[in-house]
Amino acid sequence: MRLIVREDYDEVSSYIANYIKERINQFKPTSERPFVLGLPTGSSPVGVYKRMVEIYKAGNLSFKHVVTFNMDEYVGLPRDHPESYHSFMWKNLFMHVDIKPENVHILNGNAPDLDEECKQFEADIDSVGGIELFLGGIGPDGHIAFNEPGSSLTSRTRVKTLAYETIIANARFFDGDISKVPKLALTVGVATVMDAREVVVIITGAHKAIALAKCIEEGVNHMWTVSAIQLHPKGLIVCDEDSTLELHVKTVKYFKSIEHVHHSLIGAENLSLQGGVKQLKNPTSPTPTTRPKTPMNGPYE
Ligand SMILES: N[C@@H]1[C@@H](O)[C@H](O)[C@@H](COP(=O)(O)O)O[C@@H]1O
Repeated sequence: MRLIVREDYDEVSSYIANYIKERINQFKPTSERPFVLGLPTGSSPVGVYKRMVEIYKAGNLSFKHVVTFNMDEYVGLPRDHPESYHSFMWKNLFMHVDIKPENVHILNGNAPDLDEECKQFEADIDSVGGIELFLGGIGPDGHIAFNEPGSSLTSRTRVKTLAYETIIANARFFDGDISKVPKLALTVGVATVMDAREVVVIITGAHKAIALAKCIEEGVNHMWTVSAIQLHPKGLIVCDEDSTLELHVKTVKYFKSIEHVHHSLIGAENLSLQGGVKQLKNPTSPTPTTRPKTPMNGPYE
């Protein structure tokens, strides 16, 4: 697993948007072989989506052959409610880019048979060959998608009761009124996310510092479901300085030094992807003196 630390929310957003752009462009998607992208909602990805729209408008990214699957949706909230995840995704990303509406998959929280809806969602993911890159955010209690503490790490798409903490956290989107927040949601499972060939998680803000520490410095644990990323062969967490408050200084230095060494390996030509790492004064690992002859794209775990 890699941890990339950036100064603040804006730098984290730019890093991830560039990262996804590079991944899609390297993949060279076609209609027969589309790039399958898993996406989150919440305040964490808003900056990423804004930046992706800018990259699209500058002509450096197309969504023509991108198929998306969203992580979750509230149950019982009308699809056109301003706080439905359906509305969120169209408002923040889809309506601004060239994605084909038929390539967008968002769970229907008003389906007559919710279990069937979840089963079909998993089948739809399978039918396009699985997810290439799943982008996720987390709640302050370390949940990924709506996989609240105690969710099975082998869980799949299903109906989920929301934790009281999540209902309180999400009341900010419903005039601060807890009674307006739906209490049920449809969500992909931890295993659905971890089945993706690559998982990228955004973590920003001091209120998520404990979750980040639990995720990185402690074991895989169903009480902090994002910690399942430790078992993923290609996991990446991009966080801001504030969210590292509960990490050991040694942990942060270690991951920064890995990034520093990685940069010296890939060379300056690939630095656009990295969003400009700051030179470390005292990297804890030695910088290699020779550069490999073969160009390296990385990232390497
Ligand atoms: N289901 C969503 C999660 O997918 C999201 O990661 C989380 C964090 O939201 P925010 O990014 O606003 O902190 O909120 C909700 O619980």
